[in-house]
Amino acid sequence: MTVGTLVLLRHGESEWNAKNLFTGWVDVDLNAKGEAEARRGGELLKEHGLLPDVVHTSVLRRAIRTSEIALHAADRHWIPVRRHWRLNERHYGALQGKDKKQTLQEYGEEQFMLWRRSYDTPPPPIGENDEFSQFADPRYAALPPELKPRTECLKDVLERALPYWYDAVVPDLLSGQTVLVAAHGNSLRAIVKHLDQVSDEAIAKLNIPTGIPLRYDLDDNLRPVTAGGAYLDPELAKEAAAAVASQGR
Ligand SMILES: O=C(O)[C@@H](CO)OP(=O)(O)O
Repeated sequence: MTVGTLVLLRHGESEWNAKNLFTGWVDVDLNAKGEAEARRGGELLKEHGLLPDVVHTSVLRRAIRTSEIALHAADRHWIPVRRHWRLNERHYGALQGKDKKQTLQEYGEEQFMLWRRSYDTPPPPIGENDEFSQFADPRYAALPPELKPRTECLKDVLERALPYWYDAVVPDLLSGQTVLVAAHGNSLRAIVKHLDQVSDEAIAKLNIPTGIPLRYDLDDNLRPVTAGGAYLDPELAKEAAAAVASQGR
C-alpha cells in the first residue's frame, strides 16, 4: 500500500493577525500580505512538484481563499474540494475580537499563555449574543446546540477535528492521493499533535507560520516518516513561527 502525501497549509496573514486580535471563529479575510503568502505557498508546491489531488478546508474565508489562491498559483485550481467546520480555527471564546497585547497586560503572562497555548485550559466562554459570537451564523445552523462551541482549548479542537480526519482525510491518504489541508494555526497544531504524538506540554511551544506548506510523508500506519514533517521553506518557517510565538509582546 502506498499512503499518499499530506500537505498542511495555514492560511496567509489575515486582517486580524496584522492587528494582533484574537480571531477564532470570526470570519476575517486575508490582507494583501496574506494573499501574497498564499500565492507563494502555491508556487512552492509547484516548484517542489507537490501537486495536491484534493483539498480540505475549514468553512472560514481565510482558509478557503488561501487554498484557492495557492491552488491557482500551482495550476491545481480544478481539484475536488471539501470544507468542514471541524477544520475551523479553535473557538477563542470571550477573547474573540480582543487585542492580544492588551489581554497580556490585563491578565499577565501566565494566564495569557494558559489561554493561548495550554492544551486543556479554554478561555472564558462567549455569550450567545456577543458581537463576536457565531451562534446564529447560518453556516452552523445544522449543528445541534451542544456541538456549537462557546470556547475551546486545543484538546477540544483535537477531539472535534479527529472525526473529520478519520472520516474524510484518511481515506484520501489511503487511496494514495496528495492531500492538501488548508486550515488554521490551532486546528493544524491539533493535527500535528496527533500525527507526531506530541506531549501535552511540548505542544505549547509549537507554532505554525502562515502560508508555508508543511509536507508529511506517512508510513502504512499513517505515522510521519520524519517527525515534524518538512516545511517547503524551512528558513522562513523558523523565523515566522518565532514571530507567531511572540505575539502580544
Ligand atoms: O487569533 C487566533 O485565532 C489565533 C490564530 O491567529 O491566535 P493564536 O496564535 O494566538 O492562538
